[in-house]
Amino acid sequence: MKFFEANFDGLVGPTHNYAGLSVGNVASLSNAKNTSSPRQAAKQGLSKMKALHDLGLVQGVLAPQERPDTYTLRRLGFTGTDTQVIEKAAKQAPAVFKAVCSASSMWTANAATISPSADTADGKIHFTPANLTNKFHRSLEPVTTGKILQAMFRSTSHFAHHTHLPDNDHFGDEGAANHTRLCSTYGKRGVELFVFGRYAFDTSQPAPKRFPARHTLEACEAVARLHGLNAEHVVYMQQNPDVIDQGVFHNDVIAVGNENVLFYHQQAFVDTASKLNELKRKFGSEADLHLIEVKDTEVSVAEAIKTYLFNTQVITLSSGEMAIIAPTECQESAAVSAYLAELTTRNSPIKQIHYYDVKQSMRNGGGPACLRLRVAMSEQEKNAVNQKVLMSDNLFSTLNQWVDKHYRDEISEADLADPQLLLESRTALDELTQILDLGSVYQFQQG
Ligand SMILES: NCCC[C@H](NC(=O)CCC(=O)O)C(=O)O
Repeated sequence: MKFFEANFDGLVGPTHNYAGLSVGNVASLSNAKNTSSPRQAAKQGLSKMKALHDLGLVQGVLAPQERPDTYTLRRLGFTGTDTQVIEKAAKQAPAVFKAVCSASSMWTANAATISPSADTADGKIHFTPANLTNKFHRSLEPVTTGKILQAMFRSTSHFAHHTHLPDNDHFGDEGAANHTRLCSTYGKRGVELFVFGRYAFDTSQPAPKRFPARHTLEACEAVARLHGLNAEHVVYMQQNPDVIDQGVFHNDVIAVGNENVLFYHQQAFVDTASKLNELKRKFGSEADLHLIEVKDTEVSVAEAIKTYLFNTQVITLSSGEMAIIAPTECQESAAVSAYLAELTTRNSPIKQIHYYDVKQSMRNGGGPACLRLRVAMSEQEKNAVNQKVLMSDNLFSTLNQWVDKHYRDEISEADLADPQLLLESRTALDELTQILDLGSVYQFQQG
């Protein structure tokens, strides 16, 4: 049977804006208050999805969430009509209001952790939405994420959905951004590499001092248990606290893997040598494991954060060669573009580099890899997916027209409090649920 890896990219929502909500994420803070373009952001994302589809990959779309989140504002004591709730919150609690307007569900690498059927005890693909407890604006995502994932992966004979972990920092879970699956080929059992930032229950262990470690070891262990993974095929690695303190808020800012390739920076992890030995042992000898370590002298951590060299997608093409999908920021850096060009000449499967412009997302700290959720699957499992969410020439043009019809060209901070924006978003999302055949996944559709 044919197995492959599908990417499900977040469709950027109609309220995409720069609110400086993510302490520890350099781009988010430095672009706070800049004007955004939701229309351009959504179109940049769609172009990347279409490009991967055209490269022969299976590409899907993950719907955005309803914002401003008036339901959360009501839970926080704002009353009246939706317009009154928005006006009161924007005036009385502007920081809270900005948080409930974020389109952050676009970064679907944080939507969930997925284990493919080859790795799980019951032979199903397992999904656990990430609780994203560390940032208030992101903690509003998991319930709707779960509903959207269930509307995309409906078949109970192929897919198993779990509830997100308890909403507490002890179980802080940022999803697939801190999870990499290494395997000889997609259909074979792989090694699932979980990366965490700190130990929740043992404060004597190393932890960052300046910026938060969003993801805990205990969260990783819980997801591995839920998914029925075999301990002999799981590795837990701690992120280097010093790089978190420099702005590496997720592991996918400093490492990325695909099949038998792990591409990472020298400073990415704690206890690197012994942990990579464990990884090699658990990976086995069915294929060569390529551990591509980028040295400080080749690309500094600061340059990696600026260009998102590691927030690239490493994909396998039908020829068997691998390609790196990189943001144009990598192309614009002399050091990084030279590194990548040289990388394709080495003895590794990576032979092509493709650059795409996702600047609207990059300004909030989200590169190509943040925008996608990976699901390794078989042809049979793909046939069980809601087919309406899969990218095609048709869906690409339908969604571009949908964006043109509903999205604003620009949004500034003041625009977020315009009650009209909520109506525009609901109208757009209502139409989208029909395009993608999702059913009533949004609260406003519950009547
Ligand atoms: N994987 C990339 C996630 C980026 C995301 N940025 C944000 O939420 C910034 C939103 C803002 O500042 O408006 C985050 O930090 O979790």
